[in-house]
Amino acid sequence: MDMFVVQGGRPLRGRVAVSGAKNAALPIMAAALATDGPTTLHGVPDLVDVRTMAALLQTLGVAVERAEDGSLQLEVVDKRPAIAEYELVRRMRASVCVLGPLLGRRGRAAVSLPGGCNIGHRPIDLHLRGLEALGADIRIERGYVVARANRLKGASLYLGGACGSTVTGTCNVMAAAVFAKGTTTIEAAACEPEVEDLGRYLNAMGARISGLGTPTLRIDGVDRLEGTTHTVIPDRIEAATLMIAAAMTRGEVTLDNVRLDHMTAVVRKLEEIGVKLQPQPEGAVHIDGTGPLRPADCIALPYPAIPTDVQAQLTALLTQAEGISVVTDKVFPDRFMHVSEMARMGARVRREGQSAIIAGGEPLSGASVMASDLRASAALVLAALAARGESVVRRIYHLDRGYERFEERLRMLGADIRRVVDTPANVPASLHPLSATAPESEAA
Ligand SMILES: CC(=O)N[C@H]1[C@@H](OP(=O)(O)OP(=O)(O)OC[C@H]2O[C@@H](n3ccc(=O)[nH]c3=O)[C@H](O)[C@@H]2O)O[C@H](CO)[C@@H](O)[C@@H]1O
Ligand SMILES: C=C(OP(=O)(O)O)C(=O)O
Repeated sequence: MDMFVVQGGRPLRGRVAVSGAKNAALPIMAAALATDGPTTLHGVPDLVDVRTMAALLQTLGVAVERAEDGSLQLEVVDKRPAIAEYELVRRMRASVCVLGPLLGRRGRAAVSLPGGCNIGHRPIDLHLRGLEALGADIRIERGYVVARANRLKGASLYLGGACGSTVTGTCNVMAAAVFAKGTTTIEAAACEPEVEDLGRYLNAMGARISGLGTPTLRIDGVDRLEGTTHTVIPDRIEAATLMIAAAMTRGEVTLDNVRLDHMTAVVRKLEEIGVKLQPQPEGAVHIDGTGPLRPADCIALPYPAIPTDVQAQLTALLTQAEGISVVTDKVFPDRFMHVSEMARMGARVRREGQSAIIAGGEPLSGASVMASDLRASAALVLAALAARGESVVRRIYHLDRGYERFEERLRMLGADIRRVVDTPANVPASLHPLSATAPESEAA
């Protein structure tokens, strides 16, 4: 297992490009199951979840190849397999996105109940209810969703749940409904840009979906979809993570390939906190994090509000803003595993219900911390970059699921971060409590 060793306290400076969005690329890759024609995808990041999706699609009869120009080529070569095995599906949530396209195109699917980040209760009842409304027969057998339908039928359905709509659920139902006979209307559809991007890809293949990006989708069913070429949108979560990294280290960074219009709530919140963002030509943005940071209250809600996937990073940032901040997560109210790890670095933060209460302004000090999920890992790396002294961030396999060459790109910005094997010998001597170079001794 790998870990990061980080020497904190260096302001990030320079320019890097944001990758294509993981959470758009994965359902789009899955939807390549819905056509017999070839799909070419540009902007698919090279990260563990994408490799897992490629491996899963291969078991489902799709040839997947990374071309020399970096594009991903997908083509169905065998339409018979319809079983998405536990071994691959358990590794990430987005695997469940094969269910809708398989059912719509092949009329049957057996998909293991999905895994994904351990960030709270993650049922798929809304996905299943939506597919049932289209006429699918659905059973849970030995941990698998077993779905069958001769021909799906258009219907009016409602995808709202207790915490808003469902992102992957909307992807699943939309990708199945493109083949349903007649018209489907989805109310309370997720409006996230990643869902819209999937819809654009399906429409480019010949689907007839309108209302993308709004809570009401209308889908007129078609008999077949053609192959197409599509460019995945930039990753708004990675962009936000890098913006916060610049601010936490009091640095100045320019990011390329940013869709600021996909991240208005995050941008406004960062400005309220004191980070200066200046749009530049051709999708670039300059981030100036050298000014004073102010406390703020943040609430993670479905799009267009602050995304839950940026909640942990904002929590890290606000530990550096003098005063009291409250960060609330209404999408995944239990997504606070990073809080106790940040406290190990000296952050004055505690969890209260669905919120983290932060008494910010204390400098963080290097420590050994453990990542619990994807965005918590990113937040801990950001905290380590800002801390005095060295830190070790363990279990970074979580981070590798969703960030492409994260430490290399941080190094391009001047960060001192190394990937090493997690062995006692690789833990810096300064992290031993009695070490002469431990931060407290330095201060003394
Ligand atoms: C691969 C991917 O795109 N993952 C994202 C997707 O996850 P995912 O699609 O799993 O998240 P959902 O939008 O489905 O979940 C939102 C809320 O709805 C609840 N719910 C969901 C489905 C369901 O059938 N029943 C139900 O009650 C969930 O428990 C949660 O409280 O959206 C989340 C919310 O923006 C992000 O954090 C994830 O990064
Ligand atoms: C939670 C995430 O991913 P997943 O839904 O795959 O667990 C994420 O991307 O932050």
